[in-house]
Amino acid sequence: MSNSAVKFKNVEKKFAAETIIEKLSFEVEDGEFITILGSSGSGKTTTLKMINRLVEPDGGTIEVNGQSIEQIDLIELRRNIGYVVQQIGLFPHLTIEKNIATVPELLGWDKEKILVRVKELMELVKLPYEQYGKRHPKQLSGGQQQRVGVARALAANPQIMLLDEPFGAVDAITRKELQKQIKSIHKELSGKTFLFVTHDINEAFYLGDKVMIMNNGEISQYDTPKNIVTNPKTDFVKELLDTIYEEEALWRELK
Ligand SMILES: Nc1ncnc2c1ncn2[C@@H]1O[C@H](COP(=O)(O)OP(=O)(O)OP(=O)(O)O)[C@@H](O)[C@H]1O
Repeated sequence: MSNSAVKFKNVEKKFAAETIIEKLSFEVEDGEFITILGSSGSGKTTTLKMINRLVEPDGGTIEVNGQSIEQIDLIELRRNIGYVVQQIGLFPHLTIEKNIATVPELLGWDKEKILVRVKELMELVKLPYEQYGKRHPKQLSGGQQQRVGVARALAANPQIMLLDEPFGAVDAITRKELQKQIKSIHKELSGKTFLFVTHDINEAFYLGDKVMIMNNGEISQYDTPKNIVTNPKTDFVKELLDTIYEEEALWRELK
């Protein structure tokens, strides 16, 4: 049996006549935390959305847990895949408790089980139920709302989490805090697979067990942070790493 959580084989995607992704192949193992990094328009979001079928590929195959996604019932597929985006999308008229409970309620869980799950998840994202459960989204900061988004995506206990630039709209200090939290959440929930899209090279290398660097719909390099830094394979990767080294030099100079 395959132990890959996600497997792309020669996946293609066109929008109108334009080929955005051409023959994309990669594998993500069960339990890994993968970050996807690349320039704007390189196809990161499209890649993520093809996994939960928000976007349909034009060629190739995508497998989730060893099964082609075309053969999995769409509701079943999405139930097993949590999805977090930058815009969060919490329901403004519902309390935090109700926002997190949306999917379990749809699945018909009983009230007691839902309450236990909501409390457990709020604990996990460090927003205690007693303090935050009855608040509405607008009574929370952006970073706190983003944590609710993560809790909501985890509610039905999916095996795979897709996170699309989830911390893009928060300040640098909150962002660092959220990065630490998401890393510890992944560790705590051992066995879950995370795919996390980001523009931020520091974030990608801090979070990823492996980093997938995309450029123009292709994988420029896909390896551990250490291997990429010690052995960058393409000019694009070298250029990307240079941006960091230049920043480093600037800060050293200022100190
Ligand atoms: N629904 C769509 N219709 C037409 N073109 C699209 C559509 N969605 C994406 N594209 C195009 O596909 C390319 C890849 O987009 P995608 O959003 O996957 O890139 P990205 O790497 O996530 O970019 P960013 O980092 O800016 O979010 C872009 O050129 C984009 O304009």
